[in-house]
Amino acid sequence: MKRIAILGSTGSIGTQALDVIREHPDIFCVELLVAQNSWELLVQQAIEFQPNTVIIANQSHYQRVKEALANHPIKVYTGKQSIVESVVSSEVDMVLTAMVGFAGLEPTLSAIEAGKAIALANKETLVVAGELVTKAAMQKRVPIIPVDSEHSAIFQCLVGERSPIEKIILTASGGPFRNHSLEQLMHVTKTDALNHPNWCMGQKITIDSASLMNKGLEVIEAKWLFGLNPEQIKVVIHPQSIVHSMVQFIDGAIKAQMGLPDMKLPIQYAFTFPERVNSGFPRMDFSMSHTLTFEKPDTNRFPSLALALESLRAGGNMPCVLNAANEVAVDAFLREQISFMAIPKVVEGAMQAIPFIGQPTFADYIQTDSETRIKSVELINKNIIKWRYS
Ligand SMILES: NC(=O)C1=CN([C@@H]2O[C@H](COP(=O)(O)OP(=O)(O)OC[C@H]3O[C@@H](n4cnc5c(N)ncnc54)[C@H](OP(=O)(O)O)[C@@H]3O)[C@@H](O)[C@H]2O)C=CC1
Ligand SMILES: CC(=O)[C@@H](O)[C@H](O)COP(=O)(O)O
Ligand SMILES: [Mn+2]
Repeated sequence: MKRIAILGSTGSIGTQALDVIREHPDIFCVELLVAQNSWELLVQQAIEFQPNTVIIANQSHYQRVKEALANHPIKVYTGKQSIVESVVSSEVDMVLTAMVGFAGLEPTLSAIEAGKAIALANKETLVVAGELVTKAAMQKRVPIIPVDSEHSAIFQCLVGERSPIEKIILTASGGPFRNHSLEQLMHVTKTDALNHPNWCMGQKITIDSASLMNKGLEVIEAKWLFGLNPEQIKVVIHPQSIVHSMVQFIDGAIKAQMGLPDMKLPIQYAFTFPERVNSGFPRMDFSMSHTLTFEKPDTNRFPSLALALESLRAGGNMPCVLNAANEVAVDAFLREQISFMAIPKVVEGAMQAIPFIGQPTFADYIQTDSETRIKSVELINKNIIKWRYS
């Protein structure tokens, strides 16, 4: 029985992970559930899966969760520190990091330090501190199994291969604005941006997909997961999201992992690796006619992708700056403060303003993240007339 901790159990990845566990009660059980605000759903999940512990990170919901679970043998905690402390429990075999954003970094590091296998959905962890996290995982001999669909695809293509690879090809759907002109992009709304053509995901990643920042973050994530140079990572637009990514080997052969867009497969694979188990997930039917197309990304219309690649080339704390500024900007866009095309402006401004650190420590990342957030808010306030949402 694999005992799983789910950080972010009430979100898109978290709820799909529980769907996977529900289908396989003979091989998985839930040890820990963590959420931020959705306390009623957390309580419902706790009653169904009977974990050892639940954590509601937002303290203002703690009493309600505690009372609702009073008749169950479940420990209830609150606050950020309790997440960091609970993932190290001897009862936990694997930690699924499905919180969104920078908040995922500290618990992931804590789980690695405690020798827990990681199923990694929270890409921001590797974007911010890829070197630190992968070094810690190597020292502790902890596997980091990717959940992100592209990285799971690459991981699946690499199983059984021993020779070096030439490059990887990350596919991007292109998002809802793939064919928009720059002029049209200036006027898109929050509702337009949240309308992803192929995937149903949390709000933050959906906005990142629309700006292609998601693909930029995934390039950085891939660098650290697979130990690649930036030149070995290519991005191609593939609007159907059927080819989840590809690997090209040194002899020129290309392997792809394919399937209908459904995150339950990469989640389940991360849980069962190196085995595969049965699933009822929808199957691709090749007897039906399908058209698979590929095209080049356009960084003029989607500058966030170029900024992410620039931060990767700069290294040090620059991807951390990129990530924090993007989190602030996406949040401002979702609150309808700034326009869609102002998101990369905030990120670019922060990357120019925050001092570069070549070899950041964990404390430097914390400092960079908080300085960047302050700077990004300042930039938004200063340019609010120019950047406002209309
Ligand atoms: N959704 C997808 O298909 C994919 C997602 N990912 C990555 O997985 C991660 C999660 O994405 P997704 O599921 O879409 O996001 P959601 O917004 O749907 O869910 C986020 C989850 O994290 C919880 N959470 C947020 N902040 C905190 C915090 N500070 N402390 C504790 N819990 C917190 C939320 O709790 P609550 O809801 O209770 O507030 C929720 O359970 C992201 O990093 C994303 O990039 C990667 C590939 C695909
Ligand atoms: C499902 C998943 O892994 C997402 O990260 C997905 O890739 C988003 O789609 P885009 O290709 O549009 O960024
Ligand atoms: Mn992805």
